[in-house]
Formats: sequence, structure tokens, C-alpha cells
Amino acid sequence: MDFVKDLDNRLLFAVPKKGRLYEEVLKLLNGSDIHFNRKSRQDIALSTNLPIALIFLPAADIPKYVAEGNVDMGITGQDMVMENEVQDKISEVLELDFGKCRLCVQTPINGKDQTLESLVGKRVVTSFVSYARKVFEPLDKAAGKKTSITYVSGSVEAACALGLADGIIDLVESGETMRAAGLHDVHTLMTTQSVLVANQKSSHTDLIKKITSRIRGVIAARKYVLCSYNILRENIQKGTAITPGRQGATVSSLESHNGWVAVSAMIESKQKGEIMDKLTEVGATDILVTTFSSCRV
Ligand SMILES: Nc1ncnc2c1ncn2[C@@H]1O[C@H](COP(=O)(O)OP(=O)(O)OP(=O)(O)O)[C@@H](O)[C@H]1O
Ligand SMILES: O=P(O)(O)OC[C@H]1O[C@H](OP(=O)(O)OP(=O)(O)O)[C@H](O)[C@@H]1O
Repeated sequence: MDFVKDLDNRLLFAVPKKGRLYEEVLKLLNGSDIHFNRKSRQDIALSTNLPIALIFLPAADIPKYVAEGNVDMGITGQDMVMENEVQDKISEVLELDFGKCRLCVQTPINGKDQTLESLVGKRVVTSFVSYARKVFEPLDKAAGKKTSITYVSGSVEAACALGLADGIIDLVESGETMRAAGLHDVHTLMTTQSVLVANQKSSHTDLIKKITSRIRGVIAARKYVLCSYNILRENIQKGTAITPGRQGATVSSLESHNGWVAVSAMIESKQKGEIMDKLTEVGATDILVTTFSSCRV
């Protein structure tokens, strides 16, 4: 019971305890300077530097806990928020730029069913039963049929080959799992990614803002790098046209090189090769690209 007392006045932050999102979330917490010691098999860890308790839960259950106010905030997938039907009860505070995939209707490549509509009245297997019911309800009504929707907790792709389903609803990222099971996607129901969600009535509004801002900084730092280079003063405009920066580039004079300036600006990480090529073409030298672990922009 002492443990429960330890949670008093702490913001409760639910994070996935395993699975696809776990490693990414640990990196986010580390980058956000949220320190904690998690003892083996314990699903609650107190932060050592902030009034936060991390609660390790299945990603699928996190939306429910956040919506009910049992925890103040959490990290889960948009698909899980939708499946739990709590999108109106929680605030989606921030998209996290990982866990990106699509929720798709899939059928055997060589089978009879090649559309969503052709599955009406047949057998569908999924981990997303409540969402599936919503999808098939109007179709069933229009066709006067009843689609059978069955829950399985994982390895959904096996259901068609094993004779349990005519089609499945499951997540697709690279498509490898689907193809290996002899399936293809005939309809995309939603695209999804991981999100930071918060209870709308949490009393920890300031701390929620602080955590959100830190996590936003980690995500932004992954998208941007700092590009710095030297260029002749007369070519500054050619350089800054290539690296305008987020709010303008920083330009400073080079003491020992008359007529030269040093420029630094944030650029999108994925464009760094092209930008360095262009800077070289306009006569920039000593072009450096530096990554950073967090930022506030
Ligand atoms: N292949 C994928 N690519 C990207 N994101 C995915 C993928 N599979 C799942 N996700 C995202 O990760 C979330 C959690 O999926 P995961 O399969 O890890 O479930 P889990 O219940 O946490 O773990 P497990 O399946 O091991 O029990 C999903 O709701 C989805 O948002
Ligand atoms: O398109 P892909 O890149 O192959 O990814 C899709 C697979 O990833 C997820 O499952 P996961 O591997 O998390 O395991 P699970 O089947 O136990 O849920 C999802 O349920 C698919 O099976």
C-alpha cells in the first residue's frame, strides 16, 4: 500500500509495456530527460527527477485508462484510441511520428473476395472488433446480411489459411506479414501513428504541458539538423536562399577571413544531402551538419 501512497500528487503517465512501441517510447522518455528506475516485473516506476509515475500497460488498454481518468496521460496508437471508442473523451496532444501503419481489410490473393463489400455476410477475424462492427454494420443493413466478426489477439494473418476467416482486418506497415500469409489489402480503413494523449480533466495541466513540450522537442530534433558553412559575403543571399532557417539564418563574420561569413541554419534532416550539394555549387566551404538530441522551436 505504501506504493500507492508514493503515487500521491504524481502525474500518472501510461506507456506501452512491450510490443512495437516500447523501444521507441523508451527513447522518447530518455530524450525528454524523464528519468526512472524500473524494477524487474514492476509495472509502476517512479520518476527520479519529475513528479511523474510511469505506468507500463498494454498499448491497447491505455486509451481506456486515460479516458476514465485513472491515468493523466499516455502513449498509444490512434488505432487503439479508435478501437476503444474514446476519441471524444481524450485529448490527442501530439502525434509522435512513429508506429506509422494502416489498418486494412485483407483477403487471400487468389480467393473470391476482392473487395470490402464482398465480405459482407461472411467471416472476418480481427483484433479490432468494435471498429470492424462499425464498418460492417451499415453494409450488413444495406445487404440484409450479418457479417460474423471474431476476435483474435494476435497473428491475425493466420486466420484465412487456417479456415477461420474469409478476410481479416489488421495493421499493415511494410506488407511483409500480409504477403507471407498469401493475403493482400483490398481496402484501407485508417492510417495510424503513435500519439500522446491526455485526460481532459487532469489536474496536472502544467506538467502535461511540460512533458508535451519536451517530447515535441525530441521529435523536432529528429527532423532537423544544424547546417553551418562559410561563404563569401557577396554570396550570402545565394546561401541563405538554400538554407533560410526556420526563422532566418544566423550570419557572423569570420575574423581571420576578410570578406567571408559563417552561416548556420536548421535544415530538414532528409534534405541534407541535396542542400550540401547546392551549397557547394554556390561556393560554400567547410559545410558541416550537426545533429542534436532535443530542441525547442
Ligand atoms: N507493423 C507495424 N508498424 C508500425 N506500427 C505498428 C505495427 N504494428 C502495430 N503498430 C502500432 O503499435 C501498436 C501496438 O502494437 P503491438 O502489435 O505492439 O501490440 P501490443 O499489444 O503492444 O504488443 P503484442 O502484439 O506484442 O502483444 C498498434 O496499435 C499500432 O498503433
Ligand atoms: O506490414 P508489416 O511490416 O509486416 O507489419 C504488420 C504486422 O505488424 C503487426 O503485428 P506484430 O508484428 O506487432 O505482431 P502481432 O501479430 O502479434 O500483433 C500487425 O498486426 C501485422 O501482423
